[in-house]
Amino acid sequence: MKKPSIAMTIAGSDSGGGAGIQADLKTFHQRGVYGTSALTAITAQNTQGVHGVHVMTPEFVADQIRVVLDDLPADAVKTGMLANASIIQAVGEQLRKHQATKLVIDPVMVAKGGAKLLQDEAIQALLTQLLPQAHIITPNLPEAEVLVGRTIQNVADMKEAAKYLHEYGVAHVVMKGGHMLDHQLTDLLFDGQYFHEVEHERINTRHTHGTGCTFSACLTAELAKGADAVTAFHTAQQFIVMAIQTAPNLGFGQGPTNHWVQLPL
Ligand SMILES: Nc1ncnc2c1ncn2[C@@H]1O[C@H](COP(=O)(O)OP(=O)(O)OP(=O)(O)O)[C@@H](O)[C@H]1O
Ligand SMILES: Cc1ncc(COP(=O)(O)O)c(N)n1
Repeated sequence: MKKPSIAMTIAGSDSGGGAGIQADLKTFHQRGVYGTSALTAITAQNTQGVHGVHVMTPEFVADQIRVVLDDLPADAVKTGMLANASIIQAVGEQLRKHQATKLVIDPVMVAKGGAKLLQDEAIQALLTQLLPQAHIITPNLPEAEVLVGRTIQNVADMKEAAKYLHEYGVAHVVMKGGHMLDHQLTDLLFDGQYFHEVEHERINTRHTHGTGCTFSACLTAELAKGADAVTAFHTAQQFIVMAIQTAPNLGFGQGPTNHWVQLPL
């Protein structure tokens, strides 16, 4: 067998399997890369919500990253739920030590059901400790509003917010429009010079649990295989739309998307 590319996820466990580490590993596998992981927290979660959270110590998060990267160097790394500032600091230190490149930050803050997955005091740590070394950050609109401290109501606001986040040193900003109120959704990528926009129709469904995790995992998998950021963005965008369209209709709440989407590798 030809050696596969390796993608690593540093995130929380979603016991329901639709978001978090589980969504990331399923998506990595489906996109043909070998997935590794470091857990930041365990949630007791299903499609109806988060019923409990058990956060790892920063030392143990650092241990997982260290032993994995010492043995299985990642071609790309993504972060999801990071829980608190001490974990962010530990993650930043380990990734710098291992000179991890192609880092994708999905700044997960709140679950769709409303549960908090990142402490408020940790926002500054995310901006100053992870953004300068990141290749791509992928906020949804509420996350972008918190990160820039302004409301975002339209595509012009999204572009301003993307420029603001780019100033922190991240190479590309992907702003996801899943939370727009319109019938038409816009996702965009800013590379410091140009904006790349994708407009698509909102799919009317309750099965959107883990859309952000699945999208950023696909993006990370494509980077691991050597795609440039713009190509990876377009593939991830196509992947998530197909995953929502063909969701397996599981659970009594907001169900997972279809991680078995077939797209050329
Ligand atoms: N109802 C929908 N119809 C079509 N595309 C959608 C829909 N909801 C989300 N998307 C797409 O899914 C991707 C993820 O966007 P979204 O804004 O939902 O992320 P998110 O809020 O971080 O997800 P989550 O918090 O559930 O992990 C984007 O490409 C967005 O356009
Ligand atoms: C462990 C973990 N990570 C991320 C999410 C965000 O996903 P969503 O916003 O769809 O609930 C989640 N619910 N759980």
